[in-house]
Amino acid sequence: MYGKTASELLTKVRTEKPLVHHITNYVTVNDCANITLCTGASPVMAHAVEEVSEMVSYAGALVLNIGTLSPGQIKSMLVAGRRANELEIPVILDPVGAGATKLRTESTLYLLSELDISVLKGNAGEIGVLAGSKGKVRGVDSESIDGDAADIAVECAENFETIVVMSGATDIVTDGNRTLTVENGHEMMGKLSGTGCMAASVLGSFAGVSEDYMLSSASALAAFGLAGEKAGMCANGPYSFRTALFDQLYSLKPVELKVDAKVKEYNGV
Ligand SMILES: Nc1ncnc2c1ncn2[C@@H]1O[C@H](COP(=O)(O)OP(=O)(O)O)[C@@H](O)[C@H]1O
Ligand SMILES: Cc1ncsc1CCOP(=O)(O)O
Ligand SMILES: [Mg+2]
Repeated sequence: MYGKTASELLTKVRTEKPLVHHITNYVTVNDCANITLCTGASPVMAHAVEEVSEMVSYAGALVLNIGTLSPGQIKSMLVAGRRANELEIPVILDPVGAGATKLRTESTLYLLSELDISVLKGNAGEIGVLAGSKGKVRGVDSESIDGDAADIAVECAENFETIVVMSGATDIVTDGNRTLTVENGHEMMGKLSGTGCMAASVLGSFAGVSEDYMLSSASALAAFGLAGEKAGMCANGPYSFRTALFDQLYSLKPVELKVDAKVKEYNGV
């Protein structure tokens, strides 16, 4: 069932080519633009406060990523997010490094309080922090969580009344009531900077063609993870893996998701 949905949504992304407006960091911005293209959508990176409201109005999804945030960029995120909410355009928030500094944690909480966030996507440590001091980060990397991953993700979803994606070896997708797991992926994805940011771009591409952000998120993660599995079979290290990841997502056939998407309902055991 989930494979069929993922296959259908990937076909929709390739057909509709939604514009995915990113306000993001300067470390992975180019990777995010290109992974969006390889998914089949169309990226635009625009952060000037004078244009974001106009730009987001043409988008199918807005991706906010605080990886190299500044007060000015947070203002732009607020303006773009408010316009996206008015137009019912989905907003994906990647709270990169939440918990590492007061600025990052407070900026994330501010955006969550001011905007209707459709999907909050972070690594385990970031989501643990946002669930209420149940996680630790080191810079932008997840260090540890204090408890069951799914329980923490559910708690975070309940706290903020949004869909939460907790990324990792197994991705967890939950709205606080229903929880899905996605087991597609390759360990090399955890050893490359930018895979979390790129996951948010793929989440935005799929959210741009669906109104069910639980299913669009699980489908996006399955597609990205399956590309990672295929890249892992032909890479010699992190940087050749990165190139292969783009190529494999670009070449991914929707029918492959029908067969190989590893999405399951999670019922706590
Ligand atoms: N050990 C792993 N095995 C499979 N997939 C992984 C692994 N680690 C990370 N991933 C995948 O890589 C992407 C980034 O996840 P993660 O490393 O948790 O985020 P971040 O880069 O923000 O810390 C996600 O799509 C996730 O599914
Ligand atoms: C290293 C770094 N520093 C600020 S943003 C960034 C990239 C983070 O990318 P990801 O969250 O995908 O690992
Ligand atoms: Mg990240």
